[in-house]
Amino acid sequence: MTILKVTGLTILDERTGDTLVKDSSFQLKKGTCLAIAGESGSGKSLTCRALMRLNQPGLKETGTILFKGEDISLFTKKEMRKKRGREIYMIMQNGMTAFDPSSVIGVHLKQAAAEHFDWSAEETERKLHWALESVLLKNPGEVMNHYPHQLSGGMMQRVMIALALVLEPDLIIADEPTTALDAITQYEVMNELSRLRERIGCSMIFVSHDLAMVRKIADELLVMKEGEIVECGTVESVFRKPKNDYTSYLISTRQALSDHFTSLMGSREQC
Ligand SMILES: Nc1ncnc2c1ncn2[C@@H]1O[C@H](COP(=O)(O)OP(=O)(O)OP(=O)(O)O)[C@@H](O)[C@H]1O
Repeated sequence: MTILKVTGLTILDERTGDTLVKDSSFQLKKGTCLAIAGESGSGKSLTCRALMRLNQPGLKETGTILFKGEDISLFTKKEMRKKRGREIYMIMQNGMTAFDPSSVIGVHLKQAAAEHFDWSAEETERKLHWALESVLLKNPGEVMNHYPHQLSGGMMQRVMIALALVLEPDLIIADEPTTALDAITQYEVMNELSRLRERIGCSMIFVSHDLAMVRKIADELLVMKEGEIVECGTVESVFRKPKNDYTSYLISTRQALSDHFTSLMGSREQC
């Protein structure tokens, strides 16, 4: 079953007339993970934000986005707000920007739960504690009493993953969720994302520059360059036989980094 079908998505900057995303078509099967890779400015985030209907008004979008068979442009603002979080959930590069800095984490998490469920205060508290512990955040009560800036980047990403465990969305869009983290924390957060997929069986769009991570988590890979999709296929087929020169370049630069790492560390890190 197809959970998401994007046809001819084009995003224009109305002010300058520039085409930022051009005639983009792709789909996502239920329960699978599609990675979107590509250089900075290639249109990955604009594409993700279009799926949430979160692009700024100055950007004109054409094309169709069907989510669970329904055209998202036909939802009212209220309907779309209800879908965000509960059905389509976004994990951003920097978890800090997702939260209002003036409220403690617990307030955000409880508000998000209350938006979608009629749970009692005790039930909400119990579920949030369970979810925070599940992503290896010790002392959930303490975490909930912290302000966003008091938590590290890795902890904030875990909080975002914990909330997804509670909301159980159908589709998670993870837009470079580990870019702002150090290598060890990146690895840990990736593990939590993989576990999240296994637990709630959600579909995922995973945006990353890191092809090693893409290979670890994704089933299909789509490569964007200058607003256009230049390659699309299963991760294994794209790695084995990239059709586009730009994809070959991305894979070879990743391989060069990996070889350099191997020569320095003496270990075998495979891209
Ligand atoms: N609100 C906006 N108004 C005008 N142009 C925009 C807007 N947001 C993004 N752009 C431009 O659209 C292009 C694609 O941006 P986008 O953020 O989607 O890139 P990206 O592939 O996600 O890059 P990165 O990997 O650096 O996050 C860029 O040239 C960017 O400057």
